[in-house]
Amino acid sequence: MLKFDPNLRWLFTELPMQERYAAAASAGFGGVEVAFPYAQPAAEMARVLDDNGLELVQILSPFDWDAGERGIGALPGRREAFRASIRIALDYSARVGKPMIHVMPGNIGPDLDPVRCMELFRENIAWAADAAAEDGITLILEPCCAARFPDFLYHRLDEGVEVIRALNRDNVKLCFDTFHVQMEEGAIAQRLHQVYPYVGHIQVGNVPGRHEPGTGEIHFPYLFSELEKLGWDRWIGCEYTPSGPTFDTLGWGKPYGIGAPRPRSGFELPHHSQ
Ligand SMILES: O=C(O)[C@@H](O)C(=O)CO
Ligand SMILES: [Mg+2]
Repeated sequence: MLKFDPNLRWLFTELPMQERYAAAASAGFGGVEVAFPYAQPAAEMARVLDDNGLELVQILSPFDWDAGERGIGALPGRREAFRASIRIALDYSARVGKPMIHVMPGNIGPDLDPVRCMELFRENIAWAADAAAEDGITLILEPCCAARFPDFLYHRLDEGVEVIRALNRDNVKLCFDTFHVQMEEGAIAQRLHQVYPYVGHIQVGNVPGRHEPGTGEIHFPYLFSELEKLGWDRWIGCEYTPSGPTFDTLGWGKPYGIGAPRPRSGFELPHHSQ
């Protein structure tokens, strides 16, 4: 059966961060993704995961999102900062069950040469992959659509595949995020088959609105049946903005054991606010 994990930056945001883990577990999820978990000491995170029977599936290597950065992996002059960020991510990952690490390249402003930035990204990822291999950790590359990150180094799957092929490291994989693929390329099922050997993670979000399966133009029952036929047995991240309170929007997950927990006496569903 396909297995799904919510990204806690997107789902269960009605609740304070610390309550989202239990909410995810109560909805039947066995894993979660947390973009930047670093404020929480790794030992404490490991305990929260353990208490809730959850696996941490993916994290990002750190950078200053709030300052507008979208990674630093391809930015000239940031090599030492990049290496430091990878060391932090690897150390954290190793202590919380070795989630995959998504390494983002960054925005390539008009003053930067995109070709040189791509070369630099490859060099940096090669270094990071070798460091990650020592701990048995996988790095994830995710081309993101121009609608979300207009200046991002790469937007299309093939650009990610090219990096992965050039590096030829077993622990560098592609994230196939349905939202980005639909926005940028379309023909999702065909694209999935074409790049499948390189895919290490899948994320789902619909178009338009980046909401849950069942809301938009992507027909997820078909895509999920294709994944089943392919034998996909890794995680599928839920990275969408629920179109209503999170628990009320999990209907799509019923065939996979996901949904709002049945209220028991003495158990109250968390209060949701939009
Ligand atoms: O698709 C996305 O936006 C993410 O997977 C991400 O990690 C960067 O926001
Ligand atoms: Mg994504």
